[in-house]
Amino acid sequence: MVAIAITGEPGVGKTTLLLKLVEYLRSMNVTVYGFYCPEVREGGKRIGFRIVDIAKNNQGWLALIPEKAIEMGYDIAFLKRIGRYVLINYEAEKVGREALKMQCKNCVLAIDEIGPMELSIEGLRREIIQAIKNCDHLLITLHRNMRDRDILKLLQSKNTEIITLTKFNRDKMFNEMVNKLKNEFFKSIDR
Ligand SMILES: Nc1ncnc2c1ncn2[C@@H]1O[C@H](COP(=O)(O)OP(=O)(O)OP(=O)(O)O)[C@@H](O)[C@H]1O
Repeated sequence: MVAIAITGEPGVGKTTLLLKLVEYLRSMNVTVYGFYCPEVREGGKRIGFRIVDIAKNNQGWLALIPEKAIEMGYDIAFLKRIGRYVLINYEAEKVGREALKMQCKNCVLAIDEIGPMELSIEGLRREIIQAIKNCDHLLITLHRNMRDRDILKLLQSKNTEIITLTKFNRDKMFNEMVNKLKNEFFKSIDR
């Protein structure tokens, strides 16, 4: 099995690398499932994060700044806060559950990212744990402050290689990872 977790400082390029690897795997006819959480900006200001199903492109809100959440009709009295954002639990859990349940032989589970927001939604956290347990192969990004013991233990049990991305190594990392996939992933699966 191939299990890779990319970590590093905010804004260093983790999402960019993961999505390039997802595209590469797809171009090689590998099925990739899971989700990613892109930021959304309006007028230069970050207003929140979406959660997007990688395989089916279903999407919803993961988190919003309170004023946007109110503007969109959410009742923020019932929403959990994390930092500057309120979590849109119901939507995030629904999209996440659907995105993570598609397990199949020799498919790759991709998640960007496993971090405080995603893990603050208990239902989503449970789905993430279950998906990691059940997956054949794993490609994720980890928030640098990810301290969830259950998830760390699980990643360790899968011999996950943790790669720290920096602005010094990020340009060569895509090619290194592609070589790694060629050597470890493609050689290990029946095609
Ligand atoms: N190799 C690279 N060279 C130059 N710019 C890059 C590179 N990789 C990513 N970027 C740029 O850096 C910015 C942040 O990238 P990205 O969102 O992938 O980082 P991140 O580590 O996932 O951030 P966050 O921690 O906020 O999720 C983007 O504007 C992206 O285009």
